[in-house]
Amino acid sequence: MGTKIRAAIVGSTGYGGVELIRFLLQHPLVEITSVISSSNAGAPIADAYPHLAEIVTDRLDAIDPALIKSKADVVFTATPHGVSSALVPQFLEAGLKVIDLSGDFRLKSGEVYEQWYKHKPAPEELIAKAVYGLAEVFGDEILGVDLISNPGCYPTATLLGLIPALAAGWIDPKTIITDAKTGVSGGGRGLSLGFHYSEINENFLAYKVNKHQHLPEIEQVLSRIAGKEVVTTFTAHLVPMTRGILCTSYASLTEPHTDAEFIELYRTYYEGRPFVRIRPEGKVPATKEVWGSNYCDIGFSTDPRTGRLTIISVIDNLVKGAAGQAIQNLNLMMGWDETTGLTMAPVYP
Ligand SMILES: NC(=O)C1=CN([C@@H]2O[C@H](COP(=O)(O)OP(=O)(O)OC[C@H]3O[C@@H](n4cnc5c(N)ncnc54)[C@H](OP(=O)(O)O)[C@@H]3O)[C@@H](O)[C@H]2O)C=CC1
Ligand SMILES: CC(=O)N[C@@H](CCC(=O)OP(=O)(O)O)C(=O)O
Repeated sequence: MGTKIRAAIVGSTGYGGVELIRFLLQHPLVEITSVISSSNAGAPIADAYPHLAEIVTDRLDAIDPALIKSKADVVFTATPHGVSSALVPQFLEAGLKVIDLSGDFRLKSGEVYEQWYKHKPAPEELIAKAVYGLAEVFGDEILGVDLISNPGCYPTATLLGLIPALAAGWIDPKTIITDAKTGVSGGGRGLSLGFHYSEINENFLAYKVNKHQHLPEIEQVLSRIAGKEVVTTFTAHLVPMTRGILCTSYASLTEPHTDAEFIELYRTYYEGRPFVRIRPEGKVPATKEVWGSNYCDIGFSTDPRTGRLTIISVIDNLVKGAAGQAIQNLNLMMGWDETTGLTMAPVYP
C-alpha cells in the first residue's frame, strides 16, 4: 500500500465534520492530520465529542492556511454557507485540494446563489472551476481536480432518484414534484428553537416552502440532464428522527412503462456504482435501511390509472448526503476505488 494522503477537517466540531472523522478513521489511504475549529482551537476534540476519547487524541487547530498546508494535502470544509466561500480561496491559494460540503460552490450563477442563500457569492472563477460531486452521475469529471463541491443532502437523494428516468426521456420534466423528509441532524449541531425536543418531538412540519435553497441546485442538475430548462416543485419536511432523508418524487410517464422496465433502466444506469441499490419489484426502501452508510436505495411504483411514476429514494443525510459522498469524491479525485473506506454496512436495527 502506498503512502497515505493527509487530510484536514475544518468544521470538525460540527455534525458533518465528526462524520468525516468516523469514516476517515477507517480509510486505509487517508490519515487525519488536523482537526480544525474556529472557536475552540487548543482544546482536545474529545471535549466536544466524548465518544472520540482515546480514539482521536488531537487538539483542535486554528484556521491557518499555511499551517494546514504544512500538515495536510487535502482539506474538507464542513463549514456553514457563506463561510466556505471565504475560506476555500485561501486553501486553494495555499496549494491544498479542497472538498467543500457547503452550498457555496454548487450553483453556477452567483446571482442565483445570492437570491437563495442571501450571502455574497464565492469568486466567479472558483465557482466555474468547482466540480459538482454527484459521484454516480458526474464521477468521470472528478479525477485530479482541485475543488469539489459536494452536493446538498436533499439534491443527492432527489437527483439519484430522478436522473435515469429523465435521461431516458421516460418522464415529463414539467410534471416532476418532490416531497422530501429529513431528520433533525440535517440542521447541524448548533442550537435553535425549532430543533428543541419539545418543539420537534411528536411533530411533523413542512419548512422553507417554495424557498428551499436546494431548489435551484436540483433544477440546475435536472436542466443539465434534460438539455433544457427544468423548473420543479420541492417541499422539505422535518421528521422527529436523528438521521435520514426520504424523497418521494412524482412525474408523468411520457409513454407506458412497467415497474420491471424502470428497475432494469435504473440498474443499467447505475451499473458499476455500488452505492446505489435498486429495490426489486413491489418493494420500496426505508431510511433505516441505509442508516450510517453511504448507500442510496431507490424503489418504484408506476400507476397505470394516473400514468404517473412514484419514486422513493433514501439516504443517510450525514453520509451519502454529506461526509460519505465527500470521501467518495476524494476517492474519485485520487483515482482510487470509489468505495475505499466506505464499505461499512448500515446500522440495523
Ligand atoms: N448536516 C447535514 O446533514 C448536512 C450538512 N451539509 C453542509 O455541511 C456544512 C456543515 O454542516 P453541519 O456539520 O451540519 O453544521 P454544524 O453546525 O453541525 O457545524 C458547522 C461547523 O462549522 C464551524 N464554523 C462555524 N462558523 C465558522 C466560521 N465562521 N469559520 C469557520 N468555521 C466555522 C463550527 O465549528 P467551530 O466553531 O468549532 O469552528 C461548526 O461546528 C454546512 O454547510 C451544511 O449546510 C451538507 C449536507 C448535509
Ligand atoms: C433540517 C434542516 O434544516 N436541514 C437542512 C439541510 C441542508 C443542509 O444541511 O445543508 P446543505 O444545504 O449544505 O445541504 C435544510 O433544510 O436547510
